Amino acid sequence: MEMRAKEDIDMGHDVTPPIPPLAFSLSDSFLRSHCSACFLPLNPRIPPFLPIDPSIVHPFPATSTSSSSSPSVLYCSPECSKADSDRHMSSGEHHLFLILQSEFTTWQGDTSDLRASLRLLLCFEKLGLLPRQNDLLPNISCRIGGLISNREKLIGADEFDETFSRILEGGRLMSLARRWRDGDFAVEEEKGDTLLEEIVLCQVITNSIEVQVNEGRPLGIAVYGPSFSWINHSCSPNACYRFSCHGSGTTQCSSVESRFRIVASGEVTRTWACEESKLDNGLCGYGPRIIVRSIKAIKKGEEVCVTYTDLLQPKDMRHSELWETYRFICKCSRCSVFPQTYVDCVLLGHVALKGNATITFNVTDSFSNHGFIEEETCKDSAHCLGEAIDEYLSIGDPETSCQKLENILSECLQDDRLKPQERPSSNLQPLHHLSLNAYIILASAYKIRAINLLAIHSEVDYKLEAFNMHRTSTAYSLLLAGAVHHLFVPETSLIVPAANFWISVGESLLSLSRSLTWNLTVEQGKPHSNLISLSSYGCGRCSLMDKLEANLICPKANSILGQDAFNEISKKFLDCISMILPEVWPSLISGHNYLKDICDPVDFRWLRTEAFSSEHSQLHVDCTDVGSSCIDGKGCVSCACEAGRCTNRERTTLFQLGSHCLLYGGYLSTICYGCCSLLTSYSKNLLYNAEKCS
Ligand SMILES: C[S@@+](CC[C@H](N)C(=O)[O-])C[C@H]1O[C@@H](n2cnc3c(N)ncnc32)[C@H](O)[C@@H]1O
Repeated sequence: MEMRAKEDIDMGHDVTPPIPPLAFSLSDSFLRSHCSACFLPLNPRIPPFLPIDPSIVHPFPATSTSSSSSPSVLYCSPECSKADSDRHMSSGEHHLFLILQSEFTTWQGDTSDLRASLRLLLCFEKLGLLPRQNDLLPNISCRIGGLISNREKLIGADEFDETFSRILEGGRLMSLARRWRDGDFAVEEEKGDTLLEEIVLCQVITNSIEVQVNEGRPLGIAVYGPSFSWINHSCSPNACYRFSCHGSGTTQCSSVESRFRIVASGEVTRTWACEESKLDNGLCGYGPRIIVRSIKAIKKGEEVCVTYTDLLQPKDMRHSELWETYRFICKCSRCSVFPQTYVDCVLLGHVALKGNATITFNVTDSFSNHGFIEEETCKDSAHCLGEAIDEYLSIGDPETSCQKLENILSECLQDDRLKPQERPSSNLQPLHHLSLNAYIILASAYKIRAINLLAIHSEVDYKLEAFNMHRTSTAYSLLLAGAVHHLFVPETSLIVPAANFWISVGESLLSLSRSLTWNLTVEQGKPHSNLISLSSYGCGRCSLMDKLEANLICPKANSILGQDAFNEISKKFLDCISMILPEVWPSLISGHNYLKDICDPVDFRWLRTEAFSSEHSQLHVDCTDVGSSCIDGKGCVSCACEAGRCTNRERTTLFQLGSHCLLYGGYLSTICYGCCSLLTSYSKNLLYNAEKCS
């Protein structure tokens, strides 16, 4: 099955109303911090509420919840407890917790898929959709509730496979929990088949998605009816989704789409006997609802796809992840093109350096016709960088990790300057997917180091050192946003990470420009500028600021949505920040081994090979046009100093660059998530709080 557009749909439009879940569950690690009914954080000042069931003595009384290490579900309010308790008890979830504490299993790891499966089974039970056990065997690949299970593919033939044993053990535990729920506590003898439980567990593995409330960390998983679950994957998707949670304090956006603009297509199997509308009403009147939104213009009849994986990974990694979880090989437009797309080549580091005067790069035998370096060449450094990233993620020492990562990155950049015949067999381009991961880590590690330093020391020298770390962190955020933007231009489905990274660097730039440490650095005799606000420092170069600001302030101003507006705005944004950057980039990167070799964090044309050069040349202004002149060609507003000379000016320029990034990131986030999403509001708040503070 698949979903197709019922009509022409422009980019940045909801294509479904909010769809309620059939089943959902928090990850184990959030059971004590978040409400299991609305997924919102528990108030630490109010004791949480427990499931209500007078007939069962609960093993975790409210008073001991904070000290107990045993998992259970908790609620933020009596209303949430009332809404969800019955589902918790009658699905067998409560009994599963008891079994997991007993000696009847050695289950390792998270239990959210088991708990969601029990809840999904209950949903099917209540809707009368469950086939009888005897009917299952001859029809093992049947759909229940319209949802594919993929059990045969997931279980495969290898009994030593981890997925195989997890499904078998999961099915057994679910079956046991359901029997305990029914008062049958006999555990020794295996009773009946666990096929039904295995099928439903496979349905959850195949159809569930991670719930990211407020576009933050995944809190748990949810399963939706066919209107969402029939949407297939593409590595160049034309849609994305967001969640809306109804809890106390959550306001519903006024511009909610009320109808489905997508429709099911494909052969509906014989066993699919439930009306879609019946399921889409779901059984949960609460929990995270999902809304699908177009991120590209979609033609009537075109298939609507979302991504099931991280699109900033190269093709092989995406494929192995998709195979691991879903057992299919993606043949979407991005994956099936030969040779691979420019973006996939860049993510693998398979693109020749070009255009830098120090580099003469002939297309030799080691290159394919399209100028890609052979795969082996970047293996060594990639391996080292991968290890350093893993080390940071597991041990997490920011200082050592910064050193290690930067050493590896700068060695690779030095290698790139050599002639091909002089190069060692290692080569990691600045836009390699591992380099992107390294920038994420470096931006965060430098920030943490600055915070740690200020927490321990208050002397001026330490403040200045922390300030410089903040600068470096901002530089890495900028490099990351610029690098992802370079990939986003030819592959617009990367809009979601692009929105996040632009907002993140905007936040960092604004916070840097507002830092009190400027008071320690400002030159003697020059007045200190406090007038950092949008209104005082509007951009003299582009009219974008007003346009994008209007978009953030007035959600209905969707005149700037649509493909043409998007192209124009993206081009103007890049042109304008390319003018601003030369004023601040040198100070952000000063003294850094790796960063000092990156001459421009948003212009990566030097990566391009002949094969791609014409394809992606529209968006950048020519580097040689960008001098070190001021953004608007005038002197500093506050102290009338010479252009580009004083710290006040640098500070103002950082602010201006930050507000451009935030407004553009907010604009992209409006396309992906709508005007009421948290990410959009977040960028708005950052801008206006900055005004208040200044
Ligand atoms: C959430 S379901 C999507 C709807 C599914 N096609 C159906 O008929 O119910 C996920 C499953 O659909 C199939 N699928 C999704 N995207 C695919 C793709 N791009 N190529 C091949 N199979 C895909 C895989 O079997 C996957 O496990």
